[in-house]
Amino acid sequence: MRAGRECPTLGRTTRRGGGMAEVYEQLGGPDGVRTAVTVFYNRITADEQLGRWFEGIDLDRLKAHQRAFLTAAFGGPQVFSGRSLRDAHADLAITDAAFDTMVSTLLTSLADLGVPKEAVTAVGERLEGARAEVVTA
Ligand code: HEM
Repeated sequence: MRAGRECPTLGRTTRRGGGMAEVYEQLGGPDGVRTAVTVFYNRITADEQLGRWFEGIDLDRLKAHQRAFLTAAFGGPQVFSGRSLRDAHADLAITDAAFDTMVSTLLTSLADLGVPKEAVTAVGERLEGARAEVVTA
């Protein structure tokens, strides 16, 4: 089945592109992923709106967050600390707008780095599934 079509039996559980291995490959393997992380990271830390959440967080924690976010985005295995996404963000008053900025920054970075549109769309849809757990304001 071509990516992007729904399986009549399994529906959305069918791979629609944008899975972990696929995005890794499209970015050009480990080096490409490292470049993508750097581009994304620079854009996030330069964003005025997101500063409110990430200011004062040390670099290691920020990097751990980027890893968790990207792993969720690419559909990889959960590598998080024991906390659920909902618990981890419960006290952070994250707005829909902030969530949108994180997601759209990643999608733009991936598109800029040559990931095909269909896979970028699939990444966006997957992250959308986490909105209700992350947005608390
Ligand atoms: C799908 C989207 C997201 C995922 C998968 C994700 C993942 C995580 C995880 C796993 C933690 C817990 C880290 C730990 O227990 O040490 C965490 C904490 C946190 N998240 Fe997210 N996050 C997402 C979206 C966001 C957004 C949109 C924001 C802000 C606009 C945000 C800001 C934070 C902050 C500030 C922390 C606390 C960091 C710390 O003190 O270590 N997250 N996130």
